[in-house]
Amino acid sequence: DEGFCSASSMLDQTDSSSKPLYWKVTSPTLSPSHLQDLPGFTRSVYKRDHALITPESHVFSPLPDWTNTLGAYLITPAIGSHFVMYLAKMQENSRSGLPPNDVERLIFVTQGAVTLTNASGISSKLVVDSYAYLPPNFDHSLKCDGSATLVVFERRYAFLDNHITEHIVGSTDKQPLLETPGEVFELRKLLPASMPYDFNIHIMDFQPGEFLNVKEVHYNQHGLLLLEGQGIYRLGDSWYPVQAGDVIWMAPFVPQWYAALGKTRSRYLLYKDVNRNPL
Ligand SMILES: NC(=O)N[C@H](N)C(=O)O
Ligand SMILES: [Mn+2]
Repeated sequence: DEGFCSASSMLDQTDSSSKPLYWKVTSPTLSPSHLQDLPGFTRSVYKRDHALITPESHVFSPLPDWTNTLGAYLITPAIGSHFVMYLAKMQENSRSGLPPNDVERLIFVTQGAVTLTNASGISSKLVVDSYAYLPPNFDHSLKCDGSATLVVFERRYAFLDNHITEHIVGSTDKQPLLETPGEVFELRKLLPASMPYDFNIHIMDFQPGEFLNVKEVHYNQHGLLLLEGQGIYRLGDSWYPVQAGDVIWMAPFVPQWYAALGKTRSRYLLYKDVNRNPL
């Protein structure tokens, strides 16, 4: 081979058809082990109105109130958000703790499986791509016999007179495709769009070459996990190459835009606060 650059190794992509769903989230191409020979290098960025938090920057420690579980808080109010977003790595014989009073929780499984049990003893098994919404002050526990990775969102619930949220268990593939007037991406929502819910989780799919038509600037805040694919995320005046496993914080009003590149579908999971008067 008279190769003159390293492009051939970039083309030598692993066949992902035989891999489990979302496998790149926990095994990203530029994982910490790939970067160990480049001391000090990270793609992570922290700015006033956005942050990109890539896997080599994730710092895990025991999660308070959980047993045998390591957590990495990726977005917290210290960054300016009104929610937390964290990864929970549940190990053998692990168990979750409860959120504080009046705090709602959504968990989404990206690897392994967990069993969710409520106060009446009713259990459901959650595998990759399934999720559960736990209303504020809803007694529950998650157990794991093997290993599982969850992405968790929590926020203090913004109560509204005469409205309550329901406990929900579901999976992305069971959610209907929704209309996206003026846009090309495919959209599913994990929670009902009705008034009781003060946030939603959007699952957005882009084919390679597709991009957001709207160069969005809006009052809502976002926490994003790229589940599949690669692309360019514009945040303010910065343009970031991103790939599965990357997490993004977007503060209110940060200009935001995404273009999907690479050879496979991009799919991301996006927290968005909704249904409440910003005043
Ligand atoms: N950055 C985004 O993808 N934003 C979404 N389209 C949204 O705000 O709904
Ligand atoms: Mn947006």
